[in-house]
Amino acid sequence: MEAMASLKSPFQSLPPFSSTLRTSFPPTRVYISTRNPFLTFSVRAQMEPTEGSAAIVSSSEPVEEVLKVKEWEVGMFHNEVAASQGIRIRRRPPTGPPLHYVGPFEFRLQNEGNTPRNILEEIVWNKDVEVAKLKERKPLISLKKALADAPPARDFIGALRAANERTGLPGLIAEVKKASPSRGILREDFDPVEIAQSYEKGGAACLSVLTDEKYFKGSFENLELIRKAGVKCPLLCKEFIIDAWQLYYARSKGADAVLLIASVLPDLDIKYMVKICKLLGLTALVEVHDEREFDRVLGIEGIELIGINNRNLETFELDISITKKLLEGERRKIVHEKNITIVGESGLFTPDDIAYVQEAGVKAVLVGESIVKQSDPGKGISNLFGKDISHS
Ligand SMILES: O=C(O)c1ccccc1NCC(=O)[C@H](O)[C@H](O)COP(=O)(O)O
Repeated sequence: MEAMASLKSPFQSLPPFSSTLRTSFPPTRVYISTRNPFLTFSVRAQMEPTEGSAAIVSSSEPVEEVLKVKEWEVGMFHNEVAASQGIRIRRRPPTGPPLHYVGPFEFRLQNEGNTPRNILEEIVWNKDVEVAKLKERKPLISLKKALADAPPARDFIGALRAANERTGLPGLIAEVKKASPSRGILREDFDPVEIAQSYEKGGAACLSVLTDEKYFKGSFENLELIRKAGVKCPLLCKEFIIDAWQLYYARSKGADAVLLIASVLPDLDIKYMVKICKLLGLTALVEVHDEREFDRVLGIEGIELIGINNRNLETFELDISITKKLLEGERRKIVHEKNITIVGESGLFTPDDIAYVQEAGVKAVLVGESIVKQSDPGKGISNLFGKDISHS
């Protein structure tokens, strides 16, 4: 408890457990979200009041905010909250399919409730297990030193804007990706540092490094290796973030930005994760795929970078007109007024594709397959943009 309290600064500005909540609900009725460390922390504070916790619970959050937290904690479970926001991706049930025995045979009865419905849900359910194990090995407090030792975070959005101004083209986030569920292995001779250096030489503004091992054959080691090799481009940790602990972990490994996927995370999670990102110096790239997700995200304060993914992560369907459709009318106006940088993501292969999404209003693009597959990924960038965008 005291150890956690010493990590106070990231938590202190987060909404507290109100004193009403503390007195009116016995701990047993509180929904403890292990994905939200501040909630877990608040609950612990309620059970073991100490000086540290007292510092955290005093706050002047508006009543609506406190009520939202209350609703979140006591009224609805994650999947219900998510479904009410149009989120189809469910969180993993605590137990897998139940075991049944018939004579010497053992089998599991699978049904809709205990089996992932699509690849994104499967990835998220696996991530849940993976993160729970990692958190046990490296609790938040043990990341404190690594966080202090991490190289300073670099300005991700600044790098994209500077590239856009320098070239007149969308700033490029070039993806270091060995494989993906939709495309299988993209590159057999995969050397992450060589690819990253080639991208940087070819004019990439930032890099996106896949860290998921099971589905993308990536790793946090790749992220660290690239950073330690002296690559200057800011790095996006391309992960499936479902737990705020992952933000601390990503930063401790040298990430400058992280991905938050709106089809996976309810509004309140996005809101608090964005706050934690700011405290850690991380840029949050919040990804959307349809109008509803876009509207939800546009309504959350403090978001500066939004990615429009042309790929439906549940079906793998690709359609670059999604970017155009989402940036029409009122939404484009809001984006402009709020000075949000939009990133066009996925399925971009040619200079015409780049011109199409630029015309739609993006100031940056995130590209993987079309450049990572080239024998010289840096040259792949020139082919993608139809011209040399390197600094030389
Ligand atoms: O690409 C997949 O198969 C995939 C499956 C499930 C979740 C995410 C997935 N991809 C992430 C991405 O959207 C891309 O890596 C990224 O936008 C680059 O796309 P591309 O240029 O088409 O490689």
